[in-house]
Formats: sequence, structure tokens, C-alpha cells
Amino acid sequence: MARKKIALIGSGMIGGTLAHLAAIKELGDIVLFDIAEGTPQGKALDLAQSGPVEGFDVALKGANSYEDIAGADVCIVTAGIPRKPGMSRDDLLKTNLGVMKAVGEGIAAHAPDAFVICITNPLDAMVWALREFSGLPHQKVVGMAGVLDSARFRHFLAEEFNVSVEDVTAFVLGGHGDTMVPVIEYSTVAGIPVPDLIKMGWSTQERIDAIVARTRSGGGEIVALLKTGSAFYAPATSAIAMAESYLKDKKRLLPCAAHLTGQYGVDDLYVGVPIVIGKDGVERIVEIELNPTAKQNFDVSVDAVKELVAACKSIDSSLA
Ligand SMILES: NC(=O)C1=CN([C@@H]2O[C@H](COP(=O)(O)OP(=O)(O)OC[C@H]3O[C@@H](n4cnc5c(N)ncnc54)[C@H](O)[C@@H]3O)[C@@H](O)[C@H]2O)C=CC1
Ligand SMILES: O=C([O-])CC(=O)C(=O)O
Repeated sequence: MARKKIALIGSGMIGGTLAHLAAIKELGDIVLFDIAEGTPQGKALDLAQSGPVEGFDVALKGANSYEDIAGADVCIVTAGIPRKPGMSRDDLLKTNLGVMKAVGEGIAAHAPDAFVICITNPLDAMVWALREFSGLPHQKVVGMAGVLDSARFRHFLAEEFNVSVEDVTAFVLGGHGDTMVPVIEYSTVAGIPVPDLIKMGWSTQERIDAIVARTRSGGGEIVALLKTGSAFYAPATSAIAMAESYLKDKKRLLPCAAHLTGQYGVDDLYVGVPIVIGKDGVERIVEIELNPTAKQNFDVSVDAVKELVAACKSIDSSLA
């Protein structure tokens, strides 16, 4: 069976980590693409030289031409700039919108059948714009944020309850900004919802509220610590889980930014919701019932995404 092909558009901190993970998991042959000359080639060669030790058999290539992504089964997009301390994700919009245009056109020309996972921030607006620029079917273009935000929430909850992260499930929905919505009713330890655990005396509402707040600002906490850029290990792992679900038709149910057409009362917008990812891309959008507070928070988050999409349209009239 021929190997799958994975194109990583952007070969910076997340791109390099994606390549490492995809190689170790032998998900397919890997092309690292970037506009910076030498970076993708250097990372591809370095990673290839780890193959004999690690024992993976995949081809790794660095490229500065979109022709090299031809026929990719999966494209993961991290091209653009990350934020630095003092910036919000939204400050990246103008620069990264221009990058999405180039990337969308490159994917449309050379890998139109790919499943595309966007990571570039501000995530929900960028995945919307990337889909518009590429013209690919909506179910083949998704954004990575919810898996990461939920993983952060799961990590903090596991620490709080002193249980294995494996047994903690969580959903963070909405846009990938400060208004994201960690939903505690759907967050559990081995199926026991967090509100029940509070009643059982495992924690208090105040402590869980603090964890929710820390999750919401989880990206900023890391930016403040790193000072030179943003998180890359957990974001890369999260996108690989999505790619793997597509490539292996695993049909995992994951929170991701997906194109909504009326679900949750939202139309023609990418927002984080639970979806099933399989061989056809987004195979199902799962509409869970939100309590009035969660729904109100979700709507606030949706409004924030709407504003960013409106800003994209005013910057690039071809999107209007
Ligand atoms: N969705 C999410 O949950 C997360 C999103 N991010 C975002 O991911 C993006 C990438 O982050 P990092 O990898 O840390 O940044 P980075 O700066 O290490 O890498 C970005 C790469 O994109 C390249 N690039 C710039 N313009 C390009 C173009 N037109 N075509 C191809 N490549 C281009 C740069 O040369 C650089 O190598 C940022 O926008 C960041 O905010 C980061 C963490 C989580
Ligand atoms: O905070 C940032 O700029 C990067 C990001 O989206 C995250 O780590 O959640």
C-alpha cells in the first residue's frame, strides 16, 4: 500500500514538531514547506537522520515551492506569525490573513483533495478565510483549537482531582480566544460529570472556576513564559490526533473549529464544536444541549468570531 503524504505548510516551531510526531507515528511521507529558505530543508534532514535511531521509515523533504505538496492527503497549516507577550491573537489577523491567501491558493492548485487542518491564529477567522481562499469543500477544512483547549482543561482537572489524565474528558467549545467556553457539565472523570464531583466534595465551585479561567488564558500563560513565541508541543499533538482520525478513518469525536450552517444557531462561520472526523473529513457535527449560561457564553464567543470575520472582509474585499 502506498504511503500517505502529509504536507506541513509552515515549518516553524509547530511545523517542526508536527513533522517529528508524524514521522514517529509513521503517518506518511512528509513535506515541510515554508517561505524561509533552508529552514524546511534543514528540519527535514535533521528529522530524517533521527529515523535510523527511532526506527521510522518515512521520506522527509523540505520545500519552498508549492509544487512539492502535490497530491498531499493532509495539509496542516501553521504558516504565519505567532504572538509575543503583550499581544492578543487578534493582533495577528492582518498579517496572517495575507498568508492564508497565499496558502489557500497553493493548496487549491496542488492539493485540492487534501484534508486541511488550520492552526494559524486568530484560528476561527483564519480557517474561515483559508476555506474561502482555497475553495475546498467545507467538510475538508477544519481548525485546530478545541482539542488543545480541552487538553489544557483535562490537564488542570486531572491535577485538581489527582487522577490520571487518561480518565478525564472535557469539552472546550466556541472560538479560540479569551471567550472560549469550557463546558463543565460535559467534562468528566471516567464519566462522572464535574458538577457531581463538586457535590461529592472532590473540589469546590471556586476552584473549578479558577481552572476554567486558567484554561481560557492557557495560551497567554505560555506566551508570557516563553517570551519569544507561543505553545507548540500540545498544539502539534492536537493537530496530529485530528490528522490521524482522518487518515485511519478512526471517527474520533473531537472539539474542532467546523463550518456551521445553522447548528447552534450559527450560519456560515467556523466555531469550535464537537465533530466526528473520518475518511470523508467532517462526517458529523454534534449539537449538544448547552445550559443557559453555557449557551450565553457560547453566543458571546461566536460574536467575537463574527467580528474577526467582518474584519477579514473589510481588509480583503474578495472575501466580502
Ligand atoms: N490554533 C491554535 O490552537 C494555536 C495556534 N498557533 C498559531 O500557529 C501559528 C504558527 O505558530 P509557530 O509555529 O509557533 O510559529 P513560527 O513563527 O515558529 O512558524 C511559522 C512559520 O510560518 C512561516 N511562514 C510565514 N509566512 C509564510 C507563508 N506565506 N508561507 C509559508 N510559510 C510562511 C514562517 O517562515 C515560520 O517558519 C501562529 O499563528 C500561532 O499563533 C499557535 C499555538 C496554538
Ligand atoms: O496563545 C497563543 O498565541 C497560541 C495559542 O493559540 C495557544 O497556545 O492557545
